[in-house]
Amino acid sequence: MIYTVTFNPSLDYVVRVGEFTLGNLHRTEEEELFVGGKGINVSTVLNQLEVKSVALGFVAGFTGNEIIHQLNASGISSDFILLDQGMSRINVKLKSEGHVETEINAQGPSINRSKLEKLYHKLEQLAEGDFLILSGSVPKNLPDADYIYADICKLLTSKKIRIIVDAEGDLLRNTLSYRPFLVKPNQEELEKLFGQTLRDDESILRCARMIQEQGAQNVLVSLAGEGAFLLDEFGHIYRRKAPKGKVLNSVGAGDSMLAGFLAGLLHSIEGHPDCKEIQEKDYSEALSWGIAAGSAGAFSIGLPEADTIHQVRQQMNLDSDFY
Ligand SMILES: Nc1ncnc2c1ncn2[C@@H]1O[C@H](COP(=O)(O)OP(=O)(O)OP(=O)(O)O)[C@@H](O)[C@H]1O
Ligand SMILES: O=P(O)(O)OC[C@@]1(O)O[C@H](CO)[C@@H](O)[C@@H]1O
Repeated sequence: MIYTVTFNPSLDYVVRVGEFTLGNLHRTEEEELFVGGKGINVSTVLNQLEVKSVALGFVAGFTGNEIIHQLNASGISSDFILLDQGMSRINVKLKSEGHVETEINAQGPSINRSKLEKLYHKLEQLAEGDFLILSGSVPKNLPDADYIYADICKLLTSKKIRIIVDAEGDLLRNTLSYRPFLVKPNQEELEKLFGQTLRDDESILRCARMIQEQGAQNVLVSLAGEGAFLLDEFGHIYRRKAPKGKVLNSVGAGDSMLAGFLAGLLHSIEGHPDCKEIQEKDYSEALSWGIAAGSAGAFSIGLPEADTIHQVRQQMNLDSDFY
C-alpha cells in the first residue's frame, strides 16, 4: 500500500485578478478552491492514475472537515488525526496578468506531542513493501520540527518500507542518513541545500550526486519547464526534457510528478513475480510517467486528470526528444 503524510493540509484558494497592484482593491475574474497540501496532492493524482493510497496527517476545524469531505467524495482513502484546536490552513494562490504566480501559505494549526504520537502509532502499522511519502512543510511550532521526517525514518528503520521525502532544507537533509528510497528536490531547493546558484546541468548533477552519496537511494531533481534529472539506485543517470505546452498553473506540478513517477514504477513492476523487486528498466519508465504527470499538471488549472496525463505521455512517445 502507498501512504502519503501531509502534516499541514490546506484548502488552496486560487484567484485570478486582472492587473495586480499592491495596495489596491481587486475583484477576482476567476476563483477556485482545491484541496491541497503536498501529500494530499500526491494521493489525488495517484487516484487519477488508478493507484490506491491512504492519505494520513492532521486536520483541524471546519476547513479540516471540508478537506476530509472532499477526499471522501473523490474516493480517496484517508485516516487523518483530528486536532482539537485551530483550523487547517487556507493557502492563497494569486494569478495576475503579466506576473508570475504569487503564493501565500498559512502557518496552520499546532500539533501537540500526544497527537504526534498518534501518527507514529499509525505509521508503526505499515508493512514491508509499503511506500510512505513524507511531503511538504511541517508546522514550525513542533518541537525539533526539522527532525520530524528523520524521526519517522528512524522509527521505520527496521522495516523494509520505501520512504519518499519531498521537503526543503534541514527537514530533507536530516533524513538522508536513513537512506530514503527517493528524494525530490527542485532546483531552488537544491540551491538552498548547497548554498549556491546552479547555472548548468553539470552543477545540478554534482549536487544531486552529493545527495545520493549522503544516503538517498534515488534522487529526482525536478527542473520545471526544463524537465528533470534522475540518479537511480543502479548508478544510472537520466536527463529528460519536459514537453512544451501552455502553462496554466505550476502549483503542485512537483506533487503530480511524484505521483506519476510512483504510478509508473508500480505499473512497470506489476508483472514481476513478487511485485516488490524493482529492476533497472523500471526507473526509465517511472521517470517518463513522472514528467508526463508533472507537465500535465502544469498544463491544467488544478491537478491533472488522467486523460491529460495519458495524452502528454503519448505525445512524449511520439517525440524522440524525450528519450
Ligand atoms: N513550465 C513547464 N512546462 C512543462 N512542464 C513543466 C513546467 N513546469 C513544471 N513542469 C513539469 O513538472 C515537473 C515538476 O516541476 P517543478 O520542478 O516545478 O516541481 P516543483 O517545484 O516541486 O513544483 P511545486 O512545488 O510547484 O509543486 C517538471 O519536471 C516538468 O515535468
Ligand atoms: O507549505 P508547504 O507544505 O510547503 O506547501 C503547501 C502547498 O503550497 O503545496 C502544494 C503544492 O505543492 C499546495 O497544494 C499547498 O498549498
